[in-house]
Amino acid sequence: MTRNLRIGMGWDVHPFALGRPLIVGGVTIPHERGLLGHSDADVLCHALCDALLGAAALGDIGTHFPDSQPQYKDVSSLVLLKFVCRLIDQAGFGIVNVDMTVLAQKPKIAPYVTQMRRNLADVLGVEENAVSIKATTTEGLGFVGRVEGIAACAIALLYQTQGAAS
Ligand SMILES: Nc1ccn([C@@H]2O[C@H](COP(=O)(O)O)[C@@H](O)[C@H]2O)c(=O)n1
Ligand SMILES: C[C@@]1(CO)OP(=O)(O)OP(=O)(O)OC[C@H]1O
Repeated sequence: MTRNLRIGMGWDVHPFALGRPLIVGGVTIPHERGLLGHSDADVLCHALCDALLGAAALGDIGTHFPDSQPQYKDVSSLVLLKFVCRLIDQAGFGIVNVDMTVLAQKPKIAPYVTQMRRNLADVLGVEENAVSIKATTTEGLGFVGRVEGIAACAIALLYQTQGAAS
């Protein structure tokens, strides 16, 4: 069977701030600071949203969820991700797999990866083995290395479902 495949990438950064929970991949990680944003600032979910939207050529997260809209204030990014999944489904695409990297000097992400993959697979409606999450420091270099924030990048592979518009 030949599948019409589409690839997309996403990238996001949020700064650390006091008095905020640290939420990454839908997991609240105990830490002295969280990430600042209009939403819950889940940097991993945002990168994934953009990868999915990019693969379907449907714009980006800010187009669909403007930070000028009070309805997205502190919203769970899992909710935004669910909405993005509906958009790509309506556009005639299904998910083959997604792969992500969290760039964080601190905290350690590895202990939370299993739960993150579970959360994201659940929202995407795919098996956990179609969701890969990795983490790296930047060896002390740059804004990540100075622990000023966390970055994430994601890549998504989509297939065109039967009867989808070109
Ligand atoms: N925030 C992070 C960063 C890294 N890890 C894990 O440590 C491994 C080594 O990271 P380096 O940046 O030193 O290469 C990495 O492969 C991850 O498994 C992590 O859990 N959280
Ligand atoms: C998600 C949105 C909307 O609440 O706000 P932020 O949490 O600031 O995140 P960003 O990565 O800047 O993406 C788009 C925004 O419109």
